[in-house]
Amino acid sequence: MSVLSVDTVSRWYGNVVAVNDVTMTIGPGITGLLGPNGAGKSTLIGMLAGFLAPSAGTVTLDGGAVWKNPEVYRTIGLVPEREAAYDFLTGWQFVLANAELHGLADPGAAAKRALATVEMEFAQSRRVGEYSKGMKQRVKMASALVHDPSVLLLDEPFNGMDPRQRLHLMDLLRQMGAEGRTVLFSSHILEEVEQLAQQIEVMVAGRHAASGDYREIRRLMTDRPHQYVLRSSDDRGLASALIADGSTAGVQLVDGVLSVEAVSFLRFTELLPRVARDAGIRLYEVSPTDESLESVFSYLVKS
Ligand SMILES: Nc1ncnc2c1ncn2[C@@H]1O[C@H](COP(=O)(O)OP(=O)(O)OP(=O)(O)O)[C@@H](O)[C@H]1O
Repeated sequence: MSVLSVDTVSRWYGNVVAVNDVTMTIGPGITGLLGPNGAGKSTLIGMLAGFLAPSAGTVTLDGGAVWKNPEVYRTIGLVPEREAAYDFLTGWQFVLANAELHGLADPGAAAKRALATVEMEFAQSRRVGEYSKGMKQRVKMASALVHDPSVLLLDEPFNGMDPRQRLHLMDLLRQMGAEGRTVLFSSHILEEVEQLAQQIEVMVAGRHAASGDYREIRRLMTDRPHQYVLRSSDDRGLASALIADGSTAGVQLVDGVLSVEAVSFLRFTELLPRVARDAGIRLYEVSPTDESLESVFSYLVKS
């Protein structure tokens, strides 16, 4: 059982604060690290893996520092986001080289086992440069698993995978989690994280914005104020009826466009048809104006 602890960790590059005062604990099972592009996920993963030094704070694995501590590399496997750079090697050579770097007693047997785990034996004699994106992802996974680590860190592992490869990787990660390994993967897609992770950590603009299981994170994301533009048979009448009801905040009719800020998504979806019906008004259009992932995430940061 391995536990990673991130304690008041920050990391900056010159003036850019990539990770800002983050504290979290990552235990056995699958954790999803969710956040939009540029949120600091890769930087955090680099520090968890011992590849990047925190500018402030500490990352520890079962109490031992991760940075400048080669002992912990025996326990951690990292699947980085960038594509494998050793295109001239075959899949077999690439995975074997990693087994040798780890100083394993039988590197050949370890490489064989790791390639079998990701079902890549069929392509192991081909050069990595000739692989599809999904195959590159799998061979990187084999190389991260070659020393049978109890911690597996994966940076955007589903990028570029087709649906079948995606399901296969999900099964593999589930199996690793069920074996009691500590698995953390990053993604900017909520649905992907929901399907797989028992625990979700959300990062936005370098900060740790939320933490919980998928139900909690879903609730935080749907239960925030939503902005809508409405079109109806009587916008003015609808605006008055909504204001009179008092369950919405910020009803505005500007230049003939009716916009409403709903405090609770669920309440608003029940309220609007009722208010319109009672006032004898037909609804033509209800469009959310702020559904981008960034706006959802920035709401989480503010709350
Ligand atoms: N080596 C670097 N030098 C300068 N700035 C960097 C460096 N690496 C990352 N950054 C900056 O730090 C911030 C966080 O980047 P990071 O790659 O960790 O985010 P991310 O959540 O993984 O995003 P993505 O999914 O796009 O990779 C960004 O503003 C990025 O431009």
